[in-house]
Amino acid sequence: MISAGNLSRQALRRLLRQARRALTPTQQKQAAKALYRQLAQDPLFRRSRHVALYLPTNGEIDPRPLLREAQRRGKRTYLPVLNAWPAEKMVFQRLHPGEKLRKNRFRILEPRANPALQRKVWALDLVMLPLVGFDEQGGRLGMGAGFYDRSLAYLARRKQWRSPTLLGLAHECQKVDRLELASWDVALQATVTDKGWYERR
Ligand SMILES: Nc1nc2c(c(=O)[nH]1)N(C=O)[C@@H](CNc1ccc(C(=O)N[C@@H](CCC(=O)O)C(=O)O)cc1)CN2
Ligand SMILES: Nc1ncnc2c1ncn2[C@@H]1O[C@H](COP(=O)(O)OP(=O)(O)OP(=O)(O)O)[C@@H](O)[C@H]1O
Repeated sequence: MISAGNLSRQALRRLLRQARRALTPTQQKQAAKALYRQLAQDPLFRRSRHVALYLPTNGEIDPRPLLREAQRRGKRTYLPVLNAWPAEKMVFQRLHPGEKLRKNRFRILEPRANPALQRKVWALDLVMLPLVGFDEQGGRLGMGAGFYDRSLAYLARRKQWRSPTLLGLAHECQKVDRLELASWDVALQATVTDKGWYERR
């Protein structure tokens, strides 16, 4: 496991992104399958009707088998969509099976923005987040742009509130002994990897 030690957030991010990108296509496929097996029959996934996922980039663990399964079970699925303006805003938009996607400014596929299909974060049941690094205390290190933190900021003020459940998805190699949480960081209930669950105690 990587020790955060006295690495800066930026140095840690670089190290973890390298580890993630070093995985071969075969390892990526196996990890995606293993992640699917960790989650598909879990009550948390089974009972969630409105589920947000992401399309993988840069070696992130691939949740597309889960996305297909969610759609097969008739769940409503959502993807993060970046606003044209203000540029730092991210929303969650309904994705229909087979819908055509286009690349955003980070070359990540997303649906064309349509406010009528967007859903407020608090009205989602389960948000599965991509991440660069995680720890066992619900800590999450993202790409460093703060999109998820900003869209989930309201949760920090409502710690006891039920929804949505925030679940990090990661490769086992993204685990860090301890992440320093910034004041704006929103804690995850758990992170699931290809190897297992890490629940916040
Ligand atoms: N799969 C996935 N989708 C996501 C996120 C994510 O982390 N993963 N995001 C979570 O926030 C948002 C996008 N955030 C991002 C923030 C920074 C960079 C970034 O710096 N990317 C490249 C440069 C790529 C380019 O310009 O072509 C880089 O890392 O150098 C990418 C995405 C919304 N969608
Ligand atoms: N709730 C917030 N309000 C305003 N700015 C915020 C908020 N959350 C994060 N930010 C800004 O976003 C920047 C990036 O934050 P951080 O490094 O924690 O991102 P991250 O969690 O790694 O990335 P992401 O959430 O995009 O996956 C911070 O420097 C901060 O200024």
